[in-house]
Amino acid sequence: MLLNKLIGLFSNDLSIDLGTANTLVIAKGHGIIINEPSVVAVKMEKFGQQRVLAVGHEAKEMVGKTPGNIRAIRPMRDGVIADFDMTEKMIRKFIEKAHGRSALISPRIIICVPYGLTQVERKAVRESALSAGAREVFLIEEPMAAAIGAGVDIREPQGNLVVDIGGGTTEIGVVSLGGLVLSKSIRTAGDKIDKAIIDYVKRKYNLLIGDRTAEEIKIEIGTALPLEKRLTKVATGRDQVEGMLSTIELTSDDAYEAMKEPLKEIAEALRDVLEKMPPDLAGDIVDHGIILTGGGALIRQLDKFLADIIRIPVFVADEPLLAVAKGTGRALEEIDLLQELFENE
Ligand SMILES: Nc1ncnc2c1ncn2[C@@H]1O[C@H](COP(=O)(O)OP(=O)(O)OP(=O)(O)O)[C@@H](O)[C@H]1O
Repeated sequence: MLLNKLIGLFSNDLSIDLGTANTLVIAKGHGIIINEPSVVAVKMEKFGQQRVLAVGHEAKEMVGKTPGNIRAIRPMRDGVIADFDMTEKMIRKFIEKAHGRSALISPRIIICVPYGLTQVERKAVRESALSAGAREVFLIEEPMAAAIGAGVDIREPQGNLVVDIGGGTTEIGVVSLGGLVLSKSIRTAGDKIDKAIIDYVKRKYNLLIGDRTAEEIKIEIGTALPLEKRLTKVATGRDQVEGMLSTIELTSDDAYEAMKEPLKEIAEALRDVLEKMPPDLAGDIVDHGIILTGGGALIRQLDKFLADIIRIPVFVADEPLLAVAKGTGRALEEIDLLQELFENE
């Protein structure tokens, strides 16, 4: 223990929130040092080789705009690792960026992974961090990190229900006494909402819009309930009938219609978890309410929409996009105390 502490003084321990949409890296004592999209841009070379050109912001800028031999890849999709090789390369690049060559001793790294990852995927994540120079790697699951980040004392004998709506997955977790008592992960989250917007605009206006435009519509005018003061946004796409570029004005009523189905799926998953709740913890949840984290928590009126359905108060965490990263960061500060919570074979 003492030796560990001594070593800790000389190494830059890191924690990584490996999200399907965004990756955040926290350095012990320095807070968030990287907050970038989980995107890798690769160049196709001879003999099918792929060379990584950029990761993060720089790579996301290339999405949908890349020439034939450059591809922008989101290696983690729907809360699973869609491309092992690229996920490894992305983790390596982010660690190199964060760690540099400054520290005397290689870091311990806590990585927060989606709850639904298989053992094989977990192993791949762990090994990429080890091969990028980690001394030791610990994995923590998203609902647990989200709860810590939302300010929950996970070691208390009291149930807390956290709903983390990210890019690829919505993870619902009931946390008590340092463990996940109950959890559910569904692949309905930000990406699927974007897709529902694309489908709606295609169906109603015969206009084909891209992923980025759909995400902007969701963020700028998206809502879970009709708004009193309507919002509008101009969107450009390709007219499906004439094949020409065309522009339309969408309203928040359009966004509400488009997003209705996926949001209903999230509410149903939540209801499912509540139905399975051990009775002793149910009282805690009714008393304390439900906490929303993740980027999806920022959808207008989502707290009210969910509270109306489940009849329990729903709260949005402070800075919901940062909750998981803050949770992994806090775990990093207390790494010696919380080690038993982490997976470290
Ligand atoms: N203001 C906003 N309103 C609605 N959605 C938003 C807003 N800001 C970000 N998002 C969405 O939140 C999602 C990203 O959230 P977050 O960073 O929590 O996910 P992640 O942790 O990378 O993904 P996952 O939890 O699936 O691994 C994206 O789909 C993004 O479009």
